[in-house]
Amino acid sequence: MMDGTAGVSGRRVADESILDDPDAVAAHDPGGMLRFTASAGAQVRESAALAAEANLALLEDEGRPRAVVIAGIGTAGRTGDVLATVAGPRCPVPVIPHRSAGVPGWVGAADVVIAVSASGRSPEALGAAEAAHRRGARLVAVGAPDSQLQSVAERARAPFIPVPRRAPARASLWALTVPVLLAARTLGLVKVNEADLAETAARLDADADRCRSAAESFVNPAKSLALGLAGSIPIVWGSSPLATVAARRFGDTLSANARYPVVTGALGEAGRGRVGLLDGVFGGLVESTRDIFADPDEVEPDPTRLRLVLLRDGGLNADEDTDEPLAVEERRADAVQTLAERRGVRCDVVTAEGGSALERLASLVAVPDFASIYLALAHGLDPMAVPAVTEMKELSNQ
Ligand SMILES: O=P(O)(O)OC[C@H]1O[C@@H](O)[C@@H](O)[C@@H](O)[C@@H]1O
Repeated sequence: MMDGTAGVSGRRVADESILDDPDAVAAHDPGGMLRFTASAGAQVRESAALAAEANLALLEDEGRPRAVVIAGIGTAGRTGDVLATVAGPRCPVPVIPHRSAGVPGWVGAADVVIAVSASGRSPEALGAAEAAHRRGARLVAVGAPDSQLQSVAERARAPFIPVPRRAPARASLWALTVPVLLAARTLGLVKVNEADLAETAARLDADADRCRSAAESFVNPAKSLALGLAGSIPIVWGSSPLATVAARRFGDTLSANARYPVVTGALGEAGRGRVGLLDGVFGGLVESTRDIFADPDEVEPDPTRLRLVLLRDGGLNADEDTDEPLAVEERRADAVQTLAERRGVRCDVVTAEGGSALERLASLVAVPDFASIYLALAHGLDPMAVPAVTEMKELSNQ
């Protein structure tokens, strides 16, 4: 272990042995991020039940909205991206994730605002809920019971789905996402049915089992993904809009849990720009940066390299669900794997499985979620406590 500035401590070089030592894992994860992450399937089931108890039928009365705005920040904001991608390009109304306080200027009585906040007190979600009420838009709120957000929803006589707050927001993605999807289903925007929810929950359970801390690195896909990424700069690209949501999610968890810098995005977009990273000093130029006149006895530290994680979505019903034909996405994913190989950049591939969009998304999120935690643990970092986020809040008075 080493101490950095301002009391930050950890190991600069990842220590693989921590991951296969249950006592060391428990010691580095005192808050239980692994346990919370393993509850993803249970979160789906519990949130579906909570949404069923809420009076979502209130939303139906005025029929199909002009637009739906999902307001929230951080993980709560990601739920809007999930809804947009599960609704797909054929969704009859615009689905707009909104991450700043308030709502866009055009929002009015014809629209629906879904305000999401795990704590029930982010200024972004609260501001949006209040603005929606003022402007006469239909409102749904999702967040901690007995929170400020619940009060705003009650004042607006809007449905509120109380999501118990047991873990940090980023370990509650599924608990927050399911109510958003079910509110959108009530509005006729997505076709998520009970079987989709049950299969998604079952897949999250199965992946949590494969990624459990008692499963050793050589059989544990999350531990091996984490160890592959250790010491690298990860680039995470998604082959489809759905896979891109999962890629951005991996960016959230790699940054927050493991504190790794990471580049994320859509492969289609990256192919026209960021793929150039593979040519750079962390990519194809890695070896050439070695000084040929250097003393051969002096051991140079291993250079930092890029490591590509490709999230591939060979969607079963891709022709209906995505913007581009599956064949184009597949060709592009094959191409970037070839390119990475040519530049000497290692590439991990996670391939989506499952019948529904939601289950496919779950299959691309689960293993990376665990990998971000194992990467933190291998560096001796507590994946739960993020001093910089806390200090940032204090410094900016939020
Ligand atoms: O979901 P709420 O509570 O509004 O928090 C929104 C975001 O706040 C930030 O400070 C972080 O803690 C994020 O992990 C979280 O997603």
